[in-house]
Amino acid sequence: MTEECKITMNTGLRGVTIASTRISDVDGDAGKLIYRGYLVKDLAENASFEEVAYLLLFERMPKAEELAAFKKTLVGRMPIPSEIIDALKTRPRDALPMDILQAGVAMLAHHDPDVRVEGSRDAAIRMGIRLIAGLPTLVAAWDRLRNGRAPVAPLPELGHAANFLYMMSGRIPDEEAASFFDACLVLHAEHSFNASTFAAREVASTRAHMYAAVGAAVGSLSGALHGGANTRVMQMLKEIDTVENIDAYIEKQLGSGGKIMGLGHAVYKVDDPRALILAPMSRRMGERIGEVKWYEISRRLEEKAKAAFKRHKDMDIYVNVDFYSASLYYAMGIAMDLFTPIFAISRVAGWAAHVLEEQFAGAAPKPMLYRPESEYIGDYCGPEACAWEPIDRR
Ligand SMILES: CC(=O)SCCNC(=O)CCNC(=O)[C@H](O)C(C)(C)COP(=O)(O)OP(=O)(O)OC[C@H]1O[C@@H](n2cnc3c(N)ncnc32)[C@H](O)[C@@H]1OP(=O)(O)O
Ligand SMILES: O=C([O-])CC(=O)C(=O)O
Repeated sequence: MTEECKITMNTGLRGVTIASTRISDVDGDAGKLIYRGYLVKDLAENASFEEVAYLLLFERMPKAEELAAFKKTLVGRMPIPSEIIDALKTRPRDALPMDILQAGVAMLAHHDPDVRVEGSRDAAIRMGIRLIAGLPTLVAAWDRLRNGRAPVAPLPELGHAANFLYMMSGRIPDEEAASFFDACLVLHAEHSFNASTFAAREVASTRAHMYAAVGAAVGSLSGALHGGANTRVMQMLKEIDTVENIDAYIEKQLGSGGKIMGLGHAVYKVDDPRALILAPMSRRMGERIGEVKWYEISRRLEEKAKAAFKRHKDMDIYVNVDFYSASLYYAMGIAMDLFTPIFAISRVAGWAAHVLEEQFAGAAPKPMLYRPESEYIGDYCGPEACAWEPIDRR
């Protein structure tokens, strides 16, 4: 290998601005997140997930009658075709829920005539709405089926968040649990050009349909460094198990080049504003079930890990959205491997908004197919190409 053939770059596209967007802004230095001009903190305190999904899709806050109609549409689209339920019944019970979800997204496309309508914003919006409505049903149905229980149909009188909890557990959640879960959905709905949204936009840039883009995004979100971190945070808390084990865990991870899940972020250089909202919710949920242990371990781990990073690496580290959502969902009685699918049932609203922007409202003169360059560093990267060798002479 010649000198020129060494890997010289692996940028992860950090700090590269690749498109304009009107959907959201992440100010990593100030710890500020806005969706279409609104602070996420205000939205989490005041808006329902349906209101935020409307804002993301239709680019403005709904009026009362628009919101009522949108909620009715969403709940009306929640039931998924019985053929998909039948297909889920044939899947191995230990299949990863994110894989089930990705397959489920593709199956929803099989039943949607809009996939054949090219170049229509209205058709894309209808597909987005079907996905926002259908994903919670897929996740809840899968959880019940793998546990040998029949899926539960949504109730028209419940909101989106409450309906998901109901379809999963078969019990109508109390007001506080429903409102906490609603706030979680609001907090996870959108985050500019994160990995999964970028995946969705890249697929959308080829003019593939909404389901193709969202399927790719689900795959991207599943990874441990992205949405998959929330499940791993809970696994880590379980491994730590008691406050007394925290120091040893941190030393083990940092000493071996391992990660402490739920810490660090590609953009935030301060605590993630969403984590600051999720932490007290985690404590409150823990108190409600008489098990604050997981919140307490998280809090002490945050404190101690921040100090250890300073000591070991002379750097500051911060909590991200996945750090406290883990103990919160756990206190809500949600299975650990559903944490990432729950992220997806919220983020699908952001993905859909980005697909719409990519295909129909590109800030560039016209939407451009994503096609970055790479630097070829293969073994024969010199001026001469390899001489062809027939197979029997290699
Ligand atoms: C919804 C979301 O996607 S939020 C992110 C969820 N992911 C996680 O929580 C996984 C744990 N965190 C991480 O792996 C990283 O912080 C990422 C991938 C999220 C961001 O990564 P980067 O932008 O590459 O991190 P950054 O450049 O700030 O890392 C600097 C150093 O800190 C280290 N570091 C960053 N986060 C962590 C962590 N959680 N645990 C241990 N070390 C870490 C990196 O390994 C790197 O060390 P090095 O310079 O010795 O190689
Ligand atoms: O923005 C990112 O890189 C990851 C993130 O926090 C998110 O997707 O919510």
